This record gives sequence, C-alpha cells and structure tokens, in this order.
Amino acid sequence: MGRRQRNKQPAPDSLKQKSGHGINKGTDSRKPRPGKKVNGHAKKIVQPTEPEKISLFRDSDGEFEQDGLRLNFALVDERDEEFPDEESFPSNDEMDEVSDIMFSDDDGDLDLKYANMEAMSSRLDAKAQIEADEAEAELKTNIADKICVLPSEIEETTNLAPIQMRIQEISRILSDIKNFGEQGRSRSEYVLQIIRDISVYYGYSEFLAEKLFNMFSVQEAIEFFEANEVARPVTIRTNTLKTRRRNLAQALIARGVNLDPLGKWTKVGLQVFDSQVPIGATPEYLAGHYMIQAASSFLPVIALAPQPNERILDMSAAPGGKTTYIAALLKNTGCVFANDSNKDRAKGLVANIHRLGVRNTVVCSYDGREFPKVIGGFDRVLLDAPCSGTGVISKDPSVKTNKTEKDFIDLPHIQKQLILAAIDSVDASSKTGGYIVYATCSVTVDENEAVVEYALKKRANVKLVPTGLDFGKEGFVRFRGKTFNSKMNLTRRYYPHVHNMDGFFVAKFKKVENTPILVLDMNVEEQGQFDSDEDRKYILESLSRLRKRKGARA
Ligand SMILES: C[S@@+](CC[C@H](N)C(=O)[O-])C[C@H]1O[C@@H](n2cnc3c(N)ncnc32)[C@H](O)[C@@H]1O
Repeated sequence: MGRRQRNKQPAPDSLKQKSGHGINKGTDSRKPRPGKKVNGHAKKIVQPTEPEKISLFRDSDGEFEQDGLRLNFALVDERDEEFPDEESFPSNDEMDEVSDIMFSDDDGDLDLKYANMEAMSSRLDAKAQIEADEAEAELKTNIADKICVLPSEIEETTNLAPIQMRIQEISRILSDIKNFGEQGRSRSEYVLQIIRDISVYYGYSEFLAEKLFNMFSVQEAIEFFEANEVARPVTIRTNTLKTRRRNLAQALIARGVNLDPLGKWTKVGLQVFDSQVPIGATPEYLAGHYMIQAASSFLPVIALAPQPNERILDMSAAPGGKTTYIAALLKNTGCVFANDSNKDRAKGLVANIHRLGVRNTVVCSYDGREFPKVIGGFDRVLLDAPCSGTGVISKDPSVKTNKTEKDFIDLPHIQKQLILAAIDSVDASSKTGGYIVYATCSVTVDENEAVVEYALKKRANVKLVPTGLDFGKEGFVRFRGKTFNSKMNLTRRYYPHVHNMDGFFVAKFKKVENTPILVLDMNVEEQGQFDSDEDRKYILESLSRLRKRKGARA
C-alpha cells in the first residue's frame, strides 16, 4: 500500500489535518516552484503532499466526468510501482522531500532511484538544514528585531518562511491592535500587508486574496486559505437504484477499500480513506453501484427533496452527480429534465445516467435562460449554477490566479438571469412541490446572497424557506455595509475549514404564485448592478399579465 493511502482525513465537521507546509506548522523554508515570481502576485508554494493521482476528470464541484472511457480514478500513487514492497517504503517525510526536489529549479534533472534514495535523502537533510539556518538568520534580521516589518523589506526573498512569520505576526497584531500595534501604524496598513503576504505565500492574485480575506475574521481567513491547501476527503454516493449502502460498503471492504459512513446527515454517503484498488474502476463502480461525488454536492439535492412522480428540472446538470441523485430519490419515477448548455459535458452526463441505471431522465442542451420557453411547469428546479469555483480551490488551484474582477461581474450576471428562469419554470400550484434550489460551489457573496437578493427583488412570488439541511453556517444578512433580505439567514454556507468539504452555498425558495408579482423597486437595479433586455422582457410580460388579471388592457 502506498504512503499516499495512509493520508487519512477526518470526517466533516472535524477538520484537523493541515498541510505539511501549513502556517500552523512552524517555519517554512521551502523554495517556490520553478518559474513563479516571488515578489509578484502569483507565486505558488510547493505542495509538500501532492494531491492524489486522479486520472478521471474531476468536475469543478467535485463530480467526475466520465464518458465511459476515463474510468481509471486511482487512489494508488504512481510511485507505488517503483516501490512495490511495503516494507521498503521511504517514510512520509522522505517522500515529501523527494517531491520537493523533483519540483525544484536546480535539482530538476536528478535521477531518483530506489538505490540512491538514501544518499539523496542525506543530501536533502543537509539542504533542509542549510535552508532552515538561513531562514532563522533572516528571521532574526527581519522580524525578531522589528517584530513586524512594514513596509515590505522581505519581499525579494525566495524564502517563504519570513512571509509566513509575518502573516502570523500581523494576525496577532490585528487581534488587538491597540496593545500589539506599532505607534503610528494604522489597521489598514497591516491589513494591506497581510493581504499581500497571503497572496504571495498561498499563490493567489492580490485581487482574489483580498476578496476572500474580506469574508472572514483575520484568523478565520488564514484557516480558510490553509484549508484550501489540503485535499478534501474522497467520498462516494451509494446509488440506491442498484444497491444499499451496507451492501456496497461490504463489497468494497472485501476489495481492500478502507471506508466509513460519511456522516449522520447522509444515509448514502461513504468516505474512502484508502484503497488497494482504483476506486473509479471497481466492478461495483462499473456496475453503477456508486458515484464518486464530493460531500458538498449532496447538499443541494437533499435541500431540493424530490418527491416520487414529480417533474424536475436540473438546469445545469453535467456531469450529473446531482441529476443521478435526484433520479435515485425519485426511485426512477416521475421525470427529470437534465439540461446543460455545454454539449460535450452533456455526454458525460449521458454516460453516468446509463451507468447508474437511471431511466426517468431526459438529457437536453439548452441555454438555461431559455427556460421556461423550452418547457415549464416543473414541480421543482435545481439550479447548480456555473460559478467561479472559489469553494473548490483545493481541487482546482488555477482559480487562485485566473479569476479577475470581471469574472465577479459576468458570473453574477448570468447567475441572476438563470435564477429568474429557474423560478419562472416552476409551477407554484404543484401539489407536492413548487420549490427552487439555487446552489454554487463558490463562497463569494456576489455569487450567492447578492443573486438570491436579486431574485427576491425581481420575483416577489417567491420566498426563502429553510433548506432542510441541519448543518452549515447561515447566509449573510449583512455584509460589508450591505443589508440583504432578513430571511437570508435561511440560506446555508459551507466552508473547507469549518466542514471539511468544498465551499458551497445553498438557498431554497418556495414559489407562492405563478404570476410574478413584481416589486418595481427602482433601487433593485442599483443594488443588483444589473439590467438586461432579457430581464426587461420578463418585466414587461409579467406586467402585461398582471394588468390582464386586473381586467385592464395590456
Ligand atoms: C457547477 S456545474 C454543474 C454540476 C452538475 N450540477 C453536477 O452536479 O454534476 C455548472 C454547469 O453549468 C453549465 N452551464 C454554464 N452556463 C450555462 C447556461 N447558460 N445554461 C445551462 N447550463 C450552463 C456548465 O456547462 C456546467 O456544466
């Protein structure tokens, strides 16, 4: 069994594991990866433990795209082939150092062999010692003497340790600036510096570092950034159309999979700690007995609470983790319309539907904004919206640097259009339903509370209702000077550092009347910072309907 497999993670709600280079783990004297700027904004730190080698494509919110060919999700580290004998494995620390050296500039061409492992290990020890000594000396000069160095004098270094120390130090100062702050230094100076340091240390653009930093207290922000450096647990969802969780667990345990129930909140989830077989290619996987699915991705479906025989729209469905869960809860009754505007991704959706034995689902590929013109009158609609992915940075670190200010204008814009289409596609007079669930795998307020607020302002025929999820943090009723609907606390937020699952947001609406009752609040446009022809058309249509209802001429 490979060392990677010993890397167990705790169950949700008990996040304890930190990455080896973590800020809470003492000094970090590692060098950044080749080709990254240190005193710029986008330097990346070396990950001491690489994520699991996963050959199956992982969707941004934790699903795995599967087109029938890419089935080889492997928990087994590729290096295992080099070290077939468990007894002769190097230790975790040794392997971390080996992975460092493999990524470092000057040692990139080293030919690592089992035979020269010991020599290399000694060399690494010596190198680590030199770096630690250098770091200590640097700290003495830069930090110990002055406690907190402002403005940045340590920026030019390639050594992250001083930056890490300064993050800790500023965090301490900001916890009680009156007592710990230097005279003449304002809070904003410290805040500016810590954001720059976070951006350098964790490898974020300064823009995103600031945006995410502003969502939390200083200490919690650091916990959030830290948690994004750690892979979330591998979780699977039992497909109850084909098996029961107990039977699935027994079958997988017999194959050498070490697993446990995911948590009290789900009867179908299992957490995989390690496995002697590739979890994406077991006979049970191929037979559709389970879906590899992030824990957070269960939540919107639990909130949607589909009832047998209902007609349900999954507006942005690929690759189908949630669609197939909906179908399972419907026990293959009723009808699911699984839509995704991206035709290529819809292929993975079709493959998953077949593998899992789903027989009540129609796959289509429209722009979600075209609903309900395509078809409407649904009992429930799930909108798992396209988003920036700030909740899934541990899976997709490219988010750290590739999201710009424009993304946080464009994405909320389309999310707002999609949410109105989702609301308008639901039949308020459904005997069993009349619900809409809005979800994203992002933690930003722009993509969550602000979108929900917009929907509430534009469609007074919906109201927020409890999600039915018995854990999760409340959505923001107030955020940085903005006040949202007083019921926003019914929405739920999930964080990697709190729940040990991907960052996620879930809101549930009940539609109370089919005709949109419009609140023509002129402030809405300003608050939402959004207006569009599409939206105007909806307003005019509903106004016309409203007038007709009142007997006036449209
Ligand atoms: C978060 S992913 C959905 C994940 C999916 N619900 C699941 O559980 O597997 C968002 C999806 O929205 C799709 N999408 C983006 N813009 C869309 C639009 N205008 N209409 C419908 N789908 C859209 C993307 O192709 C992407 O597959």
